[in-house]
Amino acid sequence: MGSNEGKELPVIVRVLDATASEAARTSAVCAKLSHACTDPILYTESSSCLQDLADKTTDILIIDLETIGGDEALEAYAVRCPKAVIIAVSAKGSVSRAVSAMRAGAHDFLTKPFSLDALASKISFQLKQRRPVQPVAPAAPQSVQPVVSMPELSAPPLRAAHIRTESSGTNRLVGTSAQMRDIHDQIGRMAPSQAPVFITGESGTGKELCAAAVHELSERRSNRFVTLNCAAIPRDLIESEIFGYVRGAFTGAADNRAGAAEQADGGTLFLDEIGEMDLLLQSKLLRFLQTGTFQRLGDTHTRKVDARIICATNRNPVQEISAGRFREDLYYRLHVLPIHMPPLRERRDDILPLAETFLERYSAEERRGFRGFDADAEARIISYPWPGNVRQLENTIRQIVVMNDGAAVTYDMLPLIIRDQSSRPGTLIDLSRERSRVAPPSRPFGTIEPLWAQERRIIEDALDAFDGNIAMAAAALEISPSTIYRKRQSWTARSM
Ligand SMILES: Nc1ncnc2c1ncn2[C@@H]1O[C@H](COP(=O)(O)OP(=O)(O)OP(=O)(O)O)[C@@H](O)[C@H]1O
Repeated sequence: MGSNEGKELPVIVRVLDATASEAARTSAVCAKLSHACTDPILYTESSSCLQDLADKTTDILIIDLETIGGDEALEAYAVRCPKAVIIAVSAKGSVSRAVSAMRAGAHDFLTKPFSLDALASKISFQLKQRRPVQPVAPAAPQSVQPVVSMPELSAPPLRAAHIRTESSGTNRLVGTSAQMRDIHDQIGRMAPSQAPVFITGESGTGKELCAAAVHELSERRSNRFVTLNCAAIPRDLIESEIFGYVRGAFTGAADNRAGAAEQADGGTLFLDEIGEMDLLLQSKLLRFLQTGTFQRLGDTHTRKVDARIICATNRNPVQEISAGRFREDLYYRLHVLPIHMPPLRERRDDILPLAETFLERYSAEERRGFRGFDADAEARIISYPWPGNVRQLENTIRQIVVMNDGAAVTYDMLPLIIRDQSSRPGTLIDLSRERSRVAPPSRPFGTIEPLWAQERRIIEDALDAFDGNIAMAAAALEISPSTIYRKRQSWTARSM
């Protein structure tokens, strides 16, 4: 159901199950979906499935946990198809198994044997969640086109797993605070220019939305806005994701493929979390910015594209330069038109309009009757510090809407973390720090928990505290969600 310039594309379904007859039976679910499907692709072993997930578009992945060696292994599949609906199936169903499969990236879980109707209804529900919501009314001047919380499905054929293109909508940034009015003004002035835009700000402040707004208001809007999240892609794949590759460039490069730079020709290339890019690739990017030319990996042919670059980071770029992690010459090349997205706590006037926007959006989506907040809830929402910024506010309102119903959101409906100052995220993290501080001052070498394991424990504690919600956990830890994804990938790699 991916909408490609208004057209509905058939969904692409992949099924991985070591038992061929099971895979075939499962794939019959396509006949029960209200979306048109392409012929489902069946796999009986993991490696070819993993390869295709990395290289090709996937809308729905139905995956047997026994075939991949358990729920822990699921994450390696989920990171390769971040936009797909993933349904985990297993003959060994239990609540804890379902929970851990969903933490590892599944959207839903079914115990074998399951009925195709049950599977179809789970898939349809997830597809519905991802359907772009149409604007309700051309209401207030700053009114926004509702944002799809999950990316759209079914990419154009050339799109890589980590690359997202969008072509719809106008400026969707809600906010009438003085700071946001200033940002709207800056966006309006910067949009017509061809110069690079450099967006800074804490995680969840709306940097990606801001980049999209620059594109939407530019003459490039009829071409693609291509997002590449440098933190979500394994480092050794970033170059091929940006510049593409030719057949045979590396093991598994079965076809020629255009990278994000080529896909953004005539449009905008948004490099999110550019601070995560390694130094070697930074020098290649610099060359690309200086000349507009590049070569696909393994190619001798030089290509030229015209893509406007917008990049974003939640790190302090000047500190990154001093620490030797960011090339100064690249910084000056990119840092032409800077925009800083202030944290939500510094623009409190935006909190209520944002909360109301999300309440309206999610009430419509979840078919609830909420029309506003009562006085106590409103006061708490406005006074809460929102360390995870707009993303945390959005997730909180969504959670409230899913878990409750009524005409008004009341104080009691607010999650404990918001209601109770003493259980603020900072306190949570401090507690885990306290735990490590009470360790005896000198312990024999080998009894010290390695840093990565401590980090893992802290991150997993935070995930537990937020029922596995990565965005909320990241907000509480004051790191970006992609850092959590990356760390989890590295733990999986350690255990392989
Ligand atoms: N001003 C805004 N109006 C409406 N929605 C917003 C606004 N700012 C952020 N959001 C929503 O909050 C969420 C996070 O926004 P976005 O991804 O743009 O933040 P970010 O700064 O790029 O985060 P990160 O650094 O973690 O990538 C998104 O769902 C986005 O739609």
